[in-house]
Formats: sequence, structure tokens, C-alpha cells
Amino acid sequence: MQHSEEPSTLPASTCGCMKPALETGNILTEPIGYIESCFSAKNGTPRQPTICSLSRACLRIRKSVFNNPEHSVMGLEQFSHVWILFVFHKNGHLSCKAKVQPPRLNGTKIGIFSTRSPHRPNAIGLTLAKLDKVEGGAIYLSGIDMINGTPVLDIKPYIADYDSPQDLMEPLDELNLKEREQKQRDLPHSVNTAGRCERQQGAEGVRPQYHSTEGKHPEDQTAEGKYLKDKASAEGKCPFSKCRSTTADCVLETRTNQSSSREGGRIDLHWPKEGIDNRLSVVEGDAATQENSSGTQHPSSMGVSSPASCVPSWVKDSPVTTLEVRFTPHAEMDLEHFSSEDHTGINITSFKYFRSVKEAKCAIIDVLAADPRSVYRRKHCQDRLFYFSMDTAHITCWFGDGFAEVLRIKHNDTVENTVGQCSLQSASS
Ligand SMILES: C[S@@+](CC[C@H](N)C(=O)[O-])C[C@H]1O[C@@H](n2cnc3c(N)ncnc32)[C@H](O)[C@@H]1O
Repeated sequence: MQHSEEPSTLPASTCGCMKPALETGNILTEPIGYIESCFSAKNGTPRQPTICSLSRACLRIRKSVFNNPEHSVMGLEQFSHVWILFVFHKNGHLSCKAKVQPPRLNGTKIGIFSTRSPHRPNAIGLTLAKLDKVEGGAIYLSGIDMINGTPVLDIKPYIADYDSPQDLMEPLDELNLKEREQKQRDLPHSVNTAGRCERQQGAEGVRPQYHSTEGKHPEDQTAEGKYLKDKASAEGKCPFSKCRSTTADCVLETRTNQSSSREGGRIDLHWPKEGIDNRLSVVEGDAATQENSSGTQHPSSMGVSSPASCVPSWVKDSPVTTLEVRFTPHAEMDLEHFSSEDHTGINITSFKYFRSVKEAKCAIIDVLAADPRSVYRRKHCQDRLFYFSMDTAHITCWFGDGFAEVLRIKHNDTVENTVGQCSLQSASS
């Protein structure tokens, strides 16, 4: 197969220069909307959506994109989660560094495409958010990691059958393999020799197989999934049990190796053994492969079943530990000032996104426990105060060994102005 870096026929304008065009991938993007979120700045914004489930946002589809925004989101309310594709618009400039130092690695460098760093060539972010509600052309989200004003390029529904390898994978135990072989023998020859089937029955024989969902009606896929599940339950076992236990092995192994692998800024990435000692090694500043007796292989190329999905130990067991979060009595008192009673005696809060003081406190704990500081700040500004904003609160804290302490929580008037249009308290309740 020939590899070429660029398509051979590039559209050119009359002056000979390259035109931005769909065919070349040089598209001009037009945001479908801008995120209104409880985070006003990068500082203190969670690094991933899973860190703070109470972080809320709203996205209004722009009328300049669709005359009737509500038409574009018809049906979306039936999904629990959505993928959000967005632009890291507050990066300052486009990044061209091939290696980055993600905070999770506390200073160790790794290839940009192995990370979720915001500093990437096309500054495009991808977040899986919980869909709380769709109202007209407005989409209400939670569990987000985007700052207020983030331009959104696209939304896609999260569909576990397509998006989760565990749901895509069929366990390949003895019985299953035999059934497959029988099915293959029963098929007409033309089908048997066609690409997909041949590839699945490839030289490795017992490799895990991914269902190709391309070109299939969604219901066909569901039926296939159902077949697997029904078949398994009839046999009294979980259809994906093999995949799951293999994934767990992967995690277990990475844990047992974590202490030695962290020394000297070196990270060992372990795949499940299953009789073969396969490992990849990443050495600081230089991703290198370490050969062993069986050679270095990615699990999917091994002649054994590999996990449905696997992540390296440096993601699962980051050297950055979870922090204990404390509030001084003064900060606790500050927080109470965000709550008051209206003239009818009903408790109201002065938050835009959080529904109670308790929720705000939980969100602050989530954000700080994950240590939101940059690597530089962790190493060089240990005794400095750290500030961030969430919703209408401006938070001051400091970090000690293994803990973060909240010192003060004040009203952030500037935030109130920027998020004024979007009161999520009533919208998502
Ligand atoms: C590590 S990135 C991950 C984003 C996304 N989940 C992904 O994987 O592409 C999340 C961080 O990006 C930063 N961020 C969020 N929105 C941004 C924006 N609009 N412009 C620049 N940086 C942003 C925040 O500091 C946040 O902690």
C-alpha cells in the first residue's frame, strides 16, 4: 500500500495557491454555538469531564447556522450523553510541539497525540458530556471541562454500541470460535472470501474481533448485540465477561508495577501478560520501545486475546495523587453567604449553575482534589495562593503536602455578568 502525505490532486486557485477546501481538509469552521459554563477561566477548570459531575453548561445553537435551531436537535433529548467537539480558543496560539508535559505526568514528556492536552495542532477538544435537557435550540449539559465562551463545532450523540470498545467486542472463547468457523463454512464461497470475513479469520486465528458496524442499519447492530447477550445469558454467563476480566488484568498488572516504574521519570507501560511478557517503555523525552524476549507488540497484534480497551499505567496511576480538600471555618462561613431566604421563607442561592451551597462545595472539592495546578506551579509556586472561579464564586486556596485548603470564597461579580443569560438552576431542575 502506498503512503502519501497529501492527496495528489489539490485544488488550486487561479493564482496557483492552495484553496481552503473540504477535499484538502482545510475547512473553515463556523461554531454552531458558544458554551455558557460555570468556569470563566482555564485556571480551576477540570481537566476532564469526569472530574466534576456538577459542572454545568448550556449550548444554544446559533440561528446563523440553522434558522430553526430546535430542528437540528430533534431527537437528541433521547440520549444520555453527547460528544462535544470544540475549539480551545483561549490557547493564545496554535501549538506545534510534538511532545508535551501533561500535568498528570508531573513533568515527563510524551507525544502530543498520546495525550488530551489542549495544546495541539488544530486546537480541537473532545468532551463526553451528560445531556441534562434539551429546550428549544438550547442544550443543557453537565460534567464538562470547557470554559465559558468556548466555540463549539459539533455535537454527536454518544452511542455505546459504536463508541465503547467493550460493546463492540465479541468474546472469543472456544465455543464462539467453533460457531464462527461453522458459520463460515456454511456461507457461500463468495462471501467467505470477501474482505471482512477473511480478515477476521486472519493468520492469528484467535485474535479478538471487532464488529464492523459500517454500512449497517443501527437496528441490525442492536440485533447483533442482542443476539450475543441472549446467547450468553442462555449459557448463564456475561457476554463480555472475557473482555472485562482481561481489562481488569490489564489494570491489575499496571498497578502492581507502578511503584518501580515511576522512579527516575521513566514510565513502563504494561499490557496484560497472558503468558507473554509484553511491555512498551517510554523514557523521558524520548518514546522508546524496549525489546524483550518476545519482541515489543501492541496487544492487538499479539496472538492472544487482548482487552477491549487498555490504557497505559501512567494514565490510570498518575504520579499526581488525589488531594484531601479542607475548608477553613472562614471559608465555610463565606459559602453560607451564597444562600439566603426570600420573603416567603424559601431558600435561594446566588449561584447561576449550582442549585445549593452543598452542590457548590462538592464541585469545589472535586476540582481541588484532582490538583488543578500546572506542573510549573506545583514545582515552583508551592507557597503561593491559588485562585479560581466557579459559577459566581471566586475561590482562594493554598496547597500543602497532599492537601488543598480553601481560605476564602467571595462573590465574583464579573462572572455574574458573563453568565447572566443562562440560569441553569431552573432550566435543568
Ligand atoms: C486537558 S483539556 C481536555 C479537554 C477535552 N476533554 C479533550 O480531551 O479534548 C481540558 C482543559 O482545557 C482547558 N480549556 C477548556 N476550555 C478551553 C478553551 N476554550 N480554550 C483553551 N483552553 C480551554 C482547561 O484548562 C481544561 O482544564
